[in-house]
Amino acid sequence: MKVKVSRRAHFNAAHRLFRPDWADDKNNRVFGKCNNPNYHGHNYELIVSVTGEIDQETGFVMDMKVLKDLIRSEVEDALDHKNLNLQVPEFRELNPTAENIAVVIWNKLRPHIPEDKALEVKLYETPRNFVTYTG
Ligand SMILES: Nc1nc2c(c(=O)[nH]1)N=C([C@H](O)[C@H](O)COP(=O)(O)OP(=O)(O)OP(=O)(O)O)CN2
Ligand SMILES: [Zn+2]
Repeated sequence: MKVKVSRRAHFNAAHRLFRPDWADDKNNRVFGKCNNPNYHGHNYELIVSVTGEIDQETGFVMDMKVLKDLIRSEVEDALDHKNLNLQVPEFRELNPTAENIAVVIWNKLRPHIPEDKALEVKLYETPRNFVTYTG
């Protein structure tokens, strides 16, 4: 019997969606206002879910306190109040779209989650735009 446990977190970050190898008019056409050269910000909402068997001794799939601390150290400390393009090494050559941010977060967390558990990252970039990555 598998159960999914989830922890919600949030971070604020600035970004700019563009490709340096494209001309300005192409970046503007494809990325629109998200290509603002002075950047813009989002209040990202993150839901991290871990699915697995319930441990019969503890009753936990995974200790939520452990998951909370992991999200803080791996995600919030790395991304909160940062300019993703300028300050986060993973986005030096990777466009910080919601899709790419979700994959980066999943890759940061995966090594710390027990191998027999599944990991899902759901990232809301705005209250209406969200992406999901499961590896
Ligand atoms: N596939 C993707 N498309 C877009 C992404 C993305 O990361 N992946 N990002 C953006 C913008 O950065 C931003 O997320 C969208 O802003 P906006 O259009 O203002 O979104 P809202 O939900 O706030 O729009 P409303 O008009 O208020 O509904 C664009 N596309
Ligand atoms: Zn944006």
